[in-house]
Amino acid sequence: MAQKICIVGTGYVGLTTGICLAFLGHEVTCVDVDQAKISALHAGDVPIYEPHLRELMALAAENLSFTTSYADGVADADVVFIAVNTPTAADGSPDLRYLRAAAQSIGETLGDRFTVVVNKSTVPIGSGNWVGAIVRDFFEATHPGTPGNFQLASNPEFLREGTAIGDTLYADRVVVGSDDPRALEVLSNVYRPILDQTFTPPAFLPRPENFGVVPLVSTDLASAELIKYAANSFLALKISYINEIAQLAERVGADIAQVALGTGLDTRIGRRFLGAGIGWGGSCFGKDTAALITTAREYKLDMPIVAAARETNQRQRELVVEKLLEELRIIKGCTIGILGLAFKPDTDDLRDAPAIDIAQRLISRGARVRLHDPVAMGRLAREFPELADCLRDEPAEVVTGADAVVLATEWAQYRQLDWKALAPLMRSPILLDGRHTLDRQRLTAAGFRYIAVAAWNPPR
Ligand SMILES: NC(=O)c1ccc[n+]([C@@H]2O[C@H](COP(=O)([O-])OP(=O)(O)OC[C@H]3O[C@@H](n4cnc5c(N)ncnc54)[C@H](O)[C@@H]3O)[C@@H](O)[C@H]2O)c1
Ligand SMILES: O=c1ccn([C@@H]2O[C@H](COP(=O)(O)OP(=O)(O)O[C@H]3O[C@H](CO)[C@@H](O)[C@H](O)[C@H]3O)[C@@H](O)[C@H]2O)c(=O)[nH]1
Repeated sequence: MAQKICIVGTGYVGLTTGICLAFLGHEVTCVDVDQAKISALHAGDVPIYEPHLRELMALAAENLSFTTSYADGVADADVVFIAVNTPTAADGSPDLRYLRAAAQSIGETLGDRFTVVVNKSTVPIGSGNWVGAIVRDFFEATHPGTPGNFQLASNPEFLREGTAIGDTLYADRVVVGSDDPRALEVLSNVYRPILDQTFTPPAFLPRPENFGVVPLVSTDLASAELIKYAANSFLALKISYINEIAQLAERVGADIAQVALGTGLDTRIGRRFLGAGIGWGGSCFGKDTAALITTAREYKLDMPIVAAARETNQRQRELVVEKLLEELRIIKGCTIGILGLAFKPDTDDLRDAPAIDIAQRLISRGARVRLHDPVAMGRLAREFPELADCLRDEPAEVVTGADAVVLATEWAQYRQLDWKALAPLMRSPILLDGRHTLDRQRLTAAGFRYIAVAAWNPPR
């Protein structure tokens, strides 16, 4: 049954969720404090780069509205999803100021009907209670003598940027947590079309073959909150694990791709997230592993495995500089090109992007850096103005005259470049593949000295 839904925060998560739920037939109002974003959405523009999101928004248009007014979205909603940003504060804990502001505004604007207020943002364990208390305080302050008719729930989000719609419609699982059975019931109804796969898939994103129903994990608040951190930390440490093994593979002359394949084919381990290279970036793994460690500390627990995964990940970035030093001997004054700036392909998100970190490390050692990305250059110029002069419109401009090129993000278009034509343009044709994405033989035949990060490379 269609429900009235309000989504607070129209970023990567909120916008995708809002559009997908509207596509499934719910009546969705998306609220954001950023007037520019809401104006863009009114004009039919999607302010982030996420494949197919604009097309799905057009399909869902009749069920979808955008506003900066909480009252318009919250007052008669069955469910209010909070999807605001929860970045890392200086001490590693999540900065909850946006969550607090959202909870206050929701408390001030809730109506009389029963509403489930849902933390979809990734929030520390206990945030359900904390948000509930803020909503209640602000509801009571604005509605003296009236008890609030709402319950808190947690519904952690597992979508990946770049595949956000598929991850939502064809999810591995849906997790909902609440200490109130009615709230759990409402949420399972919201997700019913996904759980039972009763919707007609959009033409551009067909249902994967043999895709069955989606499991629902319906649990208590604290468990749902911990599931999110446990899942992200596990994925992060899986990548760091293979990167650690890759270091040994490099020393003993083993092929890390084969090692990952032979290891991952064990169904207990799984092949995914065993891609060695310059390691993970993005808005989630770094932030969520840090948050798990700070939460554990509050309970006098260490998380040595998670902490080690973070250290290994940092080391992968420095490895790029070390490899370049090995090849070039002197980096000062050299021109280094970096292809791919977003933290992964098919997104424009630059949060904790390894490419930016590597560029900054190289600049601090006196290198000149040139940068290219198929979609993230506009965002880079806005968010990192100090690097704007390094941007080049075409990969060929990055390569021409360079002493080495680093492939930092495995955009499909880089695989398709005419590498044979590019090699002669370089001062020295050294290609450092940070994602093990190009074919060594092909690149060598094209005239490159091909080196993969976190892999054994034949000597010169
Ligand atoms: N990005 C991902 O892939 C992903 C996946 C799963 C979970 N998460 C979690 O989801 C949450 C949101 O992440 P995101 O990447 O979508 O963030 P984002 O920065 O892209 O979007 C957050 C949005 O919230 C808005 N906002 C901030 N304060 C507000 C307020 N008081 N009222 C209304 N709107 C407000 C901002 O203007 C922004 O548009 C975070 O907790 C994140 O950890 C993110
Ligand atoms: O084998 C791999 C897989 C990924 N990565 C890197 O890991 C980072 C994260 O990739 P991915 O997980 O695909 O993207 P995110 O959008 O950050 O998604 C993660 O973080 C989200 C936010 O919490 C969760 O919702 C998702 O489930 C979780 O996968 C990227 O830099 C990738 O290049 C590797 O280095 N090797």
